[in-house]
Amino acid sequence: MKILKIGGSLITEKREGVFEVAKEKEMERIARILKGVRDVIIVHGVGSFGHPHVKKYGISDAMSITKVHNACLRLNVMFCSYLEKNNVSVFPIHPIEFFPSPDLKMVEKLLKFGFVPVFHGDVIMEGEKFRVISGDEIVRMLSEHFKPEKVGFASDSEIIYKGEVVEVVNEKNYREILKDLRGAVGKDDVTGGMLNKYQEALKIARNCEVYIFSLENLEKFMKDEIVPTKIEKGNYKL
Ligand SMILES: Nc1ncnc2c1ncn2[C@@H]1O[C@H](COP(=O)(O)OP(=O)(O)OP(=O)(O)O)[C@@H](O)[C@H]1O
Ligand SMILES: C=C(C)CCOP(=O)(O)O
Repeated sequence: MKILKIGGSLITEKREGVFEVAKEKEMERIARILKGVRDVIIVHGVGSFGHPHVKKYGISDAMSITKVHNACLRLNVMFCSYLEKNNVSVFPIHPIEFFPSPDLKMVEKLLKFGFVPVFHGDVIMEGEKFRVISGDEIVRMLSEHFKPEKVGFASDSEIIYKGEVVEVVNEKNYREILKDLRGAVGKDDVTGGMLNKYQEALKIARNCEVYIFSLENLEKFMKDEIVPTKIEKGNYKL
């Protein structure tokens, strides 16, 4: 099976100061590529349906958490509707309810039943406090349990190093790329942009191949073709 993260930069207008603008044409395009898919877990980012809310309201009281979480839900409903229209048996799983006592056996059963579980970036309760959880972190946690054949992060960019698209990351070059990476540029972002994605991807790549790519390569990734940026399986130390 595969785990696929659809970045918030793809399905929303993720620009500084922009609240809740969805990119419905892209959602439709993604859903058409994923038509009828099974044996996959989808996780989506929230882009302008979460990051600007956290920046504006914080997450230190109940009302602010409600605002952030409900914005994530609005995007989830929209994205899942496009998937449903394209014959994907979506089963939305909301991290605010699922964590911190995740029932992964239930997710296994859902997959066996033919559902496609759909997680998303959210706020979750941890101890006495709430914190933001990124879709990228959820992908890493799920990968540890489900041991997928491969993991893909679709976003608005491959990994760029010194102005060039990185084709392959391996044990030789991963450290120099890591030094060069930044968070999200020109966007409201509270989860670390490409830098955090790359760190999570390297952890996952200790067990399987990982790909970070733009929308143009989603179809190829789903057909098991090699697309840039490929992160080879390796013993990455962070
Ligand atoms: N070296 C780099 N290569 C590619 N992107 C980079 C690099 N350094 C920083 N970035 C930034 O990281 C962004 C991608 O991270 P971002 O968190 O926005 O993706 P996403 O997963 O689609 O969003 P979300 O977290 O909402 O799901 C790029 O648009 C770019 O601004
Ligand atoms: C900002 C919130 C609430 C979640 C962030 O998830 P991401 O868009 O996957 O980074």
